Amino acid sequence: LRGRGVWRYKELIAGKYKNIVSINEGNTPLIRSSNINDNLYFKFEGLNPTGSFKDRGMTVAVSSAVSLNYKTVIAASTGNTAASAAAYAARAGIKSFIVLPKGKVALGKLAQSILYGSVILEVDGSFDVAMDAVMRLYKDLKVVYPLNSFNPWRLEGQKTIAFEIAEELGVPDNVIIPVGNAGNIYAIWKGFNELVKTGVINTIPRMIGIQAEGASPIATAIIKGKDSPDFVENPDTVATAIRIGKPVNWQKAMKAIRESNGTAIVVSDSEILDAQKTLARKEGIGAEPASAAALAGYIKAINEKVVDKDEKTVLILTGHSLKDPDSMTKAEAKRILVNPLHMEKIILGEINGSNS
Ligand SMILES: Cc1ncc(COP(=O)(O)O)c(/C=C/C(=O)C(=O)O)c1O
Repeated sequence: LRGRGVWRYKELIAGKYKNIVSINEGNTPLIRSSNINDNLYFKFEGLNPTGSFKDRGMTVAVSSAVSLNYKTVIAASTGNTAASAAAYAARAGIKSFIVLPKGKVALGKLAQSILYGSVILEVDGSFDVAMDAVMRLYKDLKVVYPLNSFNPWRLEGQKTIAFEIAEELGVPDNVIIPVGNAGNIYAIWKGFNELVKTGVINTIPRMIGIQAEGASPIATAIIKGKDSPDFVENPDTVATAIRIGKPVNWQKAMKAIRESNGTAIVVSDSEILDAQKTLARKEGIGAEPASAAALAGYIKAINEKVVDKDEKTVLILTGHSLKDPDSMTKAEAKRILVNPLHMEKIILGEINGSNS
């Protein structure tokens, strides 16, 4: 486990672990932009074992559950926490329950949860209804270990994103992160702060949180200079991963943003889908909508002079595009039914732009 990845930083991860449950998570590529801006980097968390950053926290939280002899874990999820919990529970040989907002989970994530063998409990309502149910159950049913990001071990794993960025790039001026339940922005801020405390680095980046227009309780509170967010009763956005109205980690996220002299930006669904296409068609990187929100936020931040293009900025691309195939098919594309014997004319027409 010493090689690369989350457990490379074992000494910096709080807690004692009799057993480590790992699928070689972490050690994701930091990809430099080739066509948008030389000072822009993408930390592609979509290349984790189940295709999102959640694996970093899950390896630690499930290792903790197993070390404490739990045989059952549970998580409410918009999809990626579920897929990750299912995979790590399967790896550990323990049972997993996931609680999902019925009909609101991207196909790829639901498919993963089924494949990995979780018991899937679907509730009518938003993710927040599922989250409330898990918080309540956690108090009543002590045999079940809760995996949501109020579980500190999740954040201990996710903070390694900061360690890898610092090792490879040093300290960027800005880190831009899509925010839902708001654990990840805090975890990454925590990671940079711990490196300052141990003298490895002497500054931290500005933490910039991005939320979707229909689900932006934290961003709205930051922009309005309020101490606490107004929760959103019926959150709605095409970026279903961050379709969260009552983020459990809102205090932590607001602390990370404010103490890093950062900010928060709200982006629309169309800006998110445009950014998803730009990432794919300019950089060759396929990310799900919630992740593309980071690029939508970057573009807005540059236009509004919140970030300068000469500043070194890292976008955390939190999930792979395969998670949400429906979002991909929304993109316009040229699909031409051809007679296989007569493709030359079509191809030459496309090249010369002379096709009608
Ligand atoms: C792709 C993607 N991008 C960003 C976020 C937001 O991270 P947090 O602000 O730490 O919640 C999520 C979160 C997903 C869940 O909360 C879940 O899976 O239940 C995500 O899947």
